[in-house]
Amino acid sequence: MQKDPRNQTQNLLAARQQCYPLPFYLHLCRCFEVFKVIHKLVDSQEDILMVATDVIKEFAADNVKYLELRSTPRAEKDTGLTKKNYVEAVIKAIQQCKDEGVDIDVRFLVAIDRRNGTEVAMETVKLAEEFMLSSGGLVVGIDLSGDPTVGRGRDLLPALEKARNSGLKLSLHMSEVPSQREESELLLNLPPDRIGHGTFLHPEMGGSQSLVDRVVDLYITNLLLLVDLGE
Ligand SMILES: CNc1ncnc2c1ncn2[C@@H]1O[C@H](COP(=O)(O)O)[C@@H](O)[C@H]1O
Repeated sequence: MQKDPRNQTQNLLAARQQCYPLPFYLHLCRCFEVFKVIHKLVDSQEDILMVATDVIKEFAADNVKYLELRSTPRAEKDTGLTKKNYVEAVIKAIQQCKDEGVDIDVRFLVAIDRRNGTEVAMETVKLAEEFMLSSGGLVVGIDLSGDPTVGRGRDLLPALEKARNSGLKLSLHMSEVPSQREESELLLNLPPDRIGHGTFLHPEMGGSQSLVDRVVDLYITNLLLLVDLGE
């Protein structure tokens, strides 16, 4: 009988959920509270390996052929998890799935949580650079994420620029809440290779036509390049 790839993670969460009940429906601001709960539930290198493996197999079961996983390296004193172990666990999950013949091509974006500021962002980029070189091409970029109402994109620019200069791709969550026009301008200047959400870039949502035009410019140009290359 085929094992449901979701079972391991679901069983673990069900067992530990007795201490941390999870609500079903979440507003944006509440989902960041839930992420904190999930971080308490999933806090060892074994947990990260298990969850990453289940996620990969779940996408493969849905017939996805190319997947970019994003996740924020965390250290947990109680279990001895380090940020380096964390990245290693995700890479191990990708490699093991490949070795088992799971039919999906997976890459990893090491995530910066914007709430942690400039210094941590820089450390994360250094970690990603190290793994970009040692993971045989599995680590391909940086993701900028985290509660959009906390921290300033401006403070993270040096880390993001460093990442881009060393060849890491940039996937940036931006304009997820209103009134971030200036930050969105700065981030679009980098420019990002992918945009996460971007809900409030549109003028009707408090953004501006020039922001929308720049996004269209970025991605239509990419698309034309792809077409030119016959991809
Ligand atoms: C809803 N829109 C969103 N906007 C921004 N960041 C988000 C997000 N959804 C998730 N995250 C980011 O992903 C983390 C959880 O996964 P990892 O611990 O990294 O694997 C959250 O803590 C947040 O930083």
